[in-house]
Amino acid sequence: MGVVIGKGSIKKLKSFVDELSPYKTAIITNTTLEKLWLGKILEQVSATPIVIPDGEEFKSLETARQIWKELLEIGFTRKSLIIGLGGGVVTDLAAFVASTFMRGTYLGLIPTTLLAQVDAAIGGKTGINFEGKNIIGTFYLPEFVITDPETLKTLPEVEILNGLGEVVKYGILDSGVYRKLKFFRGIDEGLIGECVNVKLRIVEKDMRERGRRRILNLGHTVGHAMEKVSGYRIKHGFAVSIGLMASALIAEKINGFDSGKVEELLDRFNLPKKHSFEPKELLKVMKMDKKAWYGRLVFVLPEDIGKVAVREVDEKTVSTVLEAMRDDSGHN
Ligand SMILES: NC(=O)c1ccc[n+]([C@@H]2O[C@H](COP(=O)([O-])OP(=O)(O)OC[C@H]3O[C@@H](n4cnc5c(N)ncnc54)[C@H](O)[C@@H]3O)[C@@H](O)[C@H]2O)c1
Ligand SMILES: O=C(O)C(=O)C[C@@H](O)[C@H](O)[C@H](O)COP(=O)(O)O
Ligand SMILES: [Zn+2]
Repeated sequence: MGVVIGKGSIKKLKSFVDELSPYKTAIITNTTLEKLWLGKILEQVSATPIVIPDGEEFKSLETARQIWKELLEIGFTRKSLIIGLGGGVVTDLAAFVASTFMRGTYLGLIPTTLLAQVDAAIGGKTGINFEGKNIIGTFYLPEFVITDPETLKTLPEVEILNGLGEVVKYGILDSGVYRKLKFFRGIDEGLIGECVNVKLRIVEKDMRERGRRRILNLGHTVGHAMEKVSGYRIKHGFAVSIGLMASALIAEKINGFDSGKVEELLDRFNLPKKHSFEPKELLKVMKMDKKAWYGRLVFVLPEDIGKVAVREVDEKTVSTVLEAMRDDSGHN
């Protein structure tokens, strides 16, 4: 998987496509990106745009089905190329479609949110939501990922914040990113590249998540449950941010971790730490989590900055922490 990160790198698309020389090319994107960035792509390559509605609720089997049908109609083959242009919703879905259509077409990704640039477009996890978050999916690597920080210029501020939820996750997993965040001077290629490298180093050794890769799920046991319970109204990065706080507080009870280190990072970026969900409902959904062992709750817990462990946690500890984090004053 070739990942290029750099200002103006979107202009390199033509050379990647020429090298693959696909029979046909389709660009999966959404209605927002269609207006903002699709033109830049179509200037370089001849391709069929497939435009889906904007929103997490469209990361679904129904959308995948419609795209599979459209690909058949345009005579797509497995020697054809799907390009996913957008945030994590588009890249997860486009990658899922590419991995399943005729058992796999070529795939290229152009992530356009901070969250997709540091995380979703990297590492080969594809997926759709089905009854729960990312319940159906595959592992499938793209031929190329083009990350152009220029695309973030059109991204609303709230989506930058949303992406910072996953960036803070890397800050807990890796002391290099932690230091960078302590002296944060803005989003740049350096910070994006550092997060990508942390992820690639983990994925390279455990692409199919048999072991170590599970640590990339830090903050997601609670985060994914909140997304599902909210009907996907809470953004992924914000759900992860609250989930990071939950993991830190659980860790404090279990191994004496100083949760203030996580709280301080979240406060620095004004990321959410509280929630207004019913803990019982969250617990029910958490048992469907992919990390769960036979219905028992499993968390990635920090032990220190740069050191985490995957542990089973008893229901009472989780519900006490979730109750303490509750704030029904309106946000979420
Ligand atoms: N596969 C993985 O490893 C992985 C990792 C992390 C997250 N994810 C998934 O990613 C998804 C969240 O991704 P997201 O936060 O990017 O959400 P998103 O894809 O919904 O994008 C957020 C919003 O930003 C808009 N947008 C995107 N790029 C833009 C741009 N350049 N200018 C203006 N608007 C733009 C989108 O249209 C959307 O409204 C979730 O489904 C999550 O599960 C996957
Ligand atoms: O790449 C991974 O591995 C991750 O866990 C990254 C997460 O940020 C991402 O949200 C991922 O999609 C979660 O995967 P899931 O298998 O728990 O659904
Ligand atoms: Zn995530």
